[in-house]
Amino acid sequence: MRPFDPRLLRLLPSARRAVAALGGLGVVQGAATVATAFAVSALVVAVVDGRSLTGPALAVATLFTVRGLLAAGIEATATRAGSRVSTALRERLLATWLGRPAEERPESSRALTLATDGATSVEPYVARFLPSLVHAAVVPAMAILTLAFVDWPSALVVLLTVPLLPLFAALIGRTTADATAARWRALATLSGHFLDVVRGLPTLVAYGRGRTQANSIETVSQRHRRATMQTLRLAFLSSAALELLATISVALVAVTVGLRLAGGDMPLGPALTAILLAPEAYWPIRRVGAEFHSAADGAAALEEAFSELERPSQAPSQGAAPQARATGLAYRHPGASSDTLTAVDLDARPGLTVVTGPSGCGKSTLLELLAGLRTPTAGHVEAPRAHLLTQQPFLSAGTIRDNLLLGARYGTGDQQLWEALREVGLDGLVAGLPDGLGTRIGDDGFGLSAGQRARLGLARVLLSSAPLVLLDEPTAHLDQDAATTAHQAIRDLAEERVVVAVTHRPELLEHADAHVALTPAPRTVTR
Ligand SMILES: Nc1ncnc2c1ncn2[C@@H]1O[C@H](COP(=O)(O)OP(=O)(O)OP(=O)(O)O)[C@@H](O)[C@H]1O
Repeated sequence: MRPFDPRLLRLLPSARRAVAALGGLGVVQGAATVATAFAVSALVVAVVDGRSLTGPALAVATLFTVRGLLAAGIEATATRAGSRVSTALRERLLATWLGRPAEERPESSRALTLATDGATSVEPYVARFLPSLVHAAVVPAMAILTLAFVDWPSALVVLLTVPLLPLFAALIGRTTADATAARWRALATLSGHFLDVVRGLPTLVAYGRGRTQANSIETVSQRHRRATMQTLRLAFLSSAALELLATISVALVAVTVGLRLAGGDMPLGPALTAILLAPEAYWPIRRVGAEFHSAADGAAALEEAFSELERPSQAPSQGAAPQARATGLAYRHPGASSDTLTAVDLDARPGLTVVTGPSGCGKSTLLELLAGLRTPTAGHVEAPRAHLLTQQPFLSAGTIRDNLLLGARYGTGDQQLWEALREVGLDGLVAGLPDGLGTRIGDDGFGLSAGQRARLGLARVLLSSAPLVLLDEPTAHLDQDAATTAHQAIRDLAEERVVVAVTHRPELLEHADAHVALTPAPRTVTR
C-alpha cells in the first residue's frame, strides 16, 4: 500500500486542484509555524530583558490568528475535496462497469462494497491523510533548515533522529497493510452475505430457515469485528511507539540546548527558538502515522478501485449500423461446461424481429449479446446503441416520473410521459394515484404488480432514443387485454426502430416482420 498513489491525479482529475491547494496551504502553514517559533522566543526574551512587549506580542497574536485561519482553510478544502473525490470515484466505477460486458464485471458483493463503503472510506484518505502527508513533506524540512541557521548542533540531533520515525512507521505500516486487507475481505464477505440474505428473506422465512441465516450473519459479523479490533489495536500501539520516539528525540535536543544555556555558551533567544522548532520536525510525521490508520481503508479501496478502472476491456464497440447483425454467434457462460448458443445467425432490420424457442435455449443470452453486455465466445455481433428491457426491469426508489425519465431523451416533458403511459395502457392507473406521475414507488418497483412493472419498463423503452430495442418477454405477466395493448405499442415502435423481442406468446409473432426460432445448443462438452 503506497502512501500516495499518483494514479489518483490521473484517474480522478477532480482531485488535482484539491491536492494542489492543500500543498500550497501546507507550505504557507509551514512558514507560519517557523515564524511563530521566532516570535514566541522574541516575546519571552523581551519579558526577561524587560523590554517593550508590544512588537513581539503583536507578532505572536498575528501569527496565531494566521495559523488558525490556515487550519480552518485546510480543513474546509480537505473536507470538500474528500466528498468530491469519493463521488467522482463512485461515478467512474459505475460508468466503467456499465460499459463492460457481464464477464468483465466484478461479483456483485465486491462491486457493492467498493462503490459504497470503499468510495466513502476514500474521504478520510483525501481529507485527513493527504493534508498530513503534505504537511509532513514541508514543515520538518523547513524546521530543520531554519534550525541549522539558529543552532546547528540541535539541527544535527534532529537530522539523525527524524529518519527513525518514517522507518518505524513503514515497519508498522507493513503489518497494518495485511490487517487492513483482511478487514477489507471480511467486510466484502459480510456485505455480500447480508445482501443475499435480505434478497432471499421471504423465501428463507417461508421455509423456516430464517434463524440459521441470522446465525451465519452473526458468525461473519464476528469475523469482521475481530479484524476491525486487530486494526485498531495496531493503530493505538503504533501511535504510542511513534509518540515515545518523538518525545525522546525532542528531549535530546532540549537537554543539549539546556546544558549549553546553563553553561552560558548559548544566548536565551536561539535556545528557545531551537526548543520550539525541534518538535515541529517530528509531529507532522507522527500525525501521518496516526492518520494513516484512519486512511488505510481508503488507500486499500483506492488501490482496488484503480485496478478496476485500469483493467483493459474487451467491450464490443457499438457501431452506427442501422441494423443488428450476428454471425456464427456462440456463447458459453463463465464456468459452464457447455455452450448456451452455437452458430446463431441473426439479421434484424428496422421492424419487429421475434425470437422464440424452448425455455433455457439462450434467448435472454442472445439479447444480452446484442446489447453488448456479454462478449461472444465465437462469431461476431454488430449492433447500434441498444435499450434492453429485461424480464425484471430495473425500477429505482423514486417517483414514477423519475423512473420513466431514466434513459429518456433530454427535455422530455410530462405530456410525452402520459402519451407513453397511454400507449402501454397504464395512464388510467397512474392518473388514479394521489400524486399522479409524482407518486413514489419503492425499491425494485415495490407497490406495483409484476405486470405494472413490465408496462412501466415498456413505457420507458418508448421514451428512449436507442435505435435498437431489445425486449425480453415484455408481455409475459399481462392478461389478454393488457397484452394486446402492449403488442400494439411494440408494433408501432417497430415502425421507427429495430425491435428484437423474445416471447412465448404466439400473438406477438403475428405482428412480426421476421422470426428467429432458436433451438437448444447441442450439449457437447468441449474443453
Ligand atoms: N449467469 C449464468 N451463468 C451460467 N449459466 C447461465 C447464466 N445465465 C443463464 N445461464 C444458462 O444459460 C442457458 C440459457 O439461459 P437464458 O436465460 O438465455 O435462456 P432463455 O431461453 O431466455 O430461457 P427462458 O425462456 O426460460 O427465459 C440456461 O441453461 C441457463 O441455465
